[in-house]
Amino acid sequence: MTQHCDVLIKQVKLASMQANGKPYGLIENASVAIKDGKIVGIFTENQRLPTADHNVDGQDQWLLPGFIDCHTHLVYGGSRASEFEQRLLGVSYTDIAKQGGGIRSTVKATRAASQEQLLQSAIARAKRLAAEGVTCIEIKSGYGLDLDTEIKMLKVAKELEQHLDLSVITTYLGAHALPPEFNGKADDYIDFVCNEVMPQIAQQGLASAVDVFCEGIGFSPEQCEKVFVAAQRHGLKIKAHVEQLSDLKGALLAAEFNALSVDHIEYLAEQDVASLKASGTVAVLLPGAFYYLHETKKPPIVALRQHDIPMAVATDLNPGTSPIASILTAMNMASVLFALTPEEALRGATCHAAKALGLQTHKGQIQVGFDADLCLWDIQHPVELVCGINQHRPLKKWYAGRLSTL
Ligand SMILES: O=C(O)CC[C@@H]1NC(=O)NC1=O
Ligand SMILES: [Fe+3]
Repeated sequence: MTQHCDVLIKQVKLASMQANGKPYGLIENASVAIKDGKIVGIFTENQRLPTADHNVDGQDQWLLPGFIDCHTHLVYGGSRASEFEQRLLGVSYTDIAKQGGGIRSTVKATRAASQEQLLQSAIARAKRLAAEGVTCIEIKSGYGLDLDTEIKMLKVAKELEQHLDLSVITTYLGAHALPPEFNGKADDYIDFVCNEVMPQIAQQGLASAVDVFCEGIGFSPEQCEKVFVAAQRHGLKIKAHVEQLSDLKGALLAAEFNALSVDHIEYLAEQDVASLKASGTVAVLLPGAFYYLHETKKPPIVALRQHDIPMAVATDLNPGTSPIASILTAMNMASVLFALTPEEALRGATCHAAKALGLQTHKGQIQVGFDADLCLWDIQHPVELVCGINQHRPLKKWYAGRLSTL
């Protein structure tokens, strides 16, 4: 048992997100000991407390794990505000993409932007997430599509860790859209992704996973399967944007490859949900894109619950379909639009988000041995973090055991 620690946060209510049979993993009248960036002890009343270099009076407030935004595209150049107006005038997202707008528009701007320009705009967006208690962010490439820009994006993403109190997990999303230089040659582009870019990214350690856009305006299941096979060859984990706008059975394919997550899944068929159980795949819900695209088809939440599939919630922060730099808003939308309970929404941005990134052994819970990424909130109950919008900021935030400037 710990005798002395770096930080002791005393007299708090823990929404630990542990699977301890209590709502939110509740542990009352608790104290949490931190040493060398890790949680080394959780004490309840009447237990002897360790001494500490820094004692924090939690004043019986709520302590939660730092939030994890497990799906973002927050490194990008340019703006898509004009498309927002076009869509309001009735032009569909798909039509805009077919006219060369959408992702391709951001590809052009991102290729033209310098690494420093991309870094400064990404810092501003990531700061907004961090201010709401986010301590870990997944960031995808996918707005370069050529070798140099994909590498530029992933380097910018990782460099955020030098500027902010955040862990960044990077994902190679080469199969996001067909670049203009491969017009009409989608299969050749997939070969380029698998044989030219992915080997470089794997060799340079620039990403821990790959992702694909399996969709009519993206890539076919057959093309995505080639990317998954190449990912396995390079020891990269697999994630997939699937069933966002139609049902191409992308989720079934991703589950066959033991994907970490399947993301969007508005059009996932109820009868296909069971396939996610065996593979341990997390369902990542992205209500921001559902909201911005005026989508009406909701993910099969009841079936996901029935099969006990972990549901994560993320912002999908991107310039086109989800320009939302707010994990609290994403959780509110998941509840209001998809009927997730507040506990499901909060688990979706903590322990289930950690699992969607393969980090469930050390992030996303207040648990001995886990990273000391924590937020103290002045709330009467965790529901308050989900029921309103722009109502709360953490009182205190610890990242890797160090008190963080918000
Ligand atoms: O429109 C964009 O810039 C990205 C959209 C984003 N990417 C994807 O595969 N699905 C999405 O909603
Ligand atoms: Fe996305």
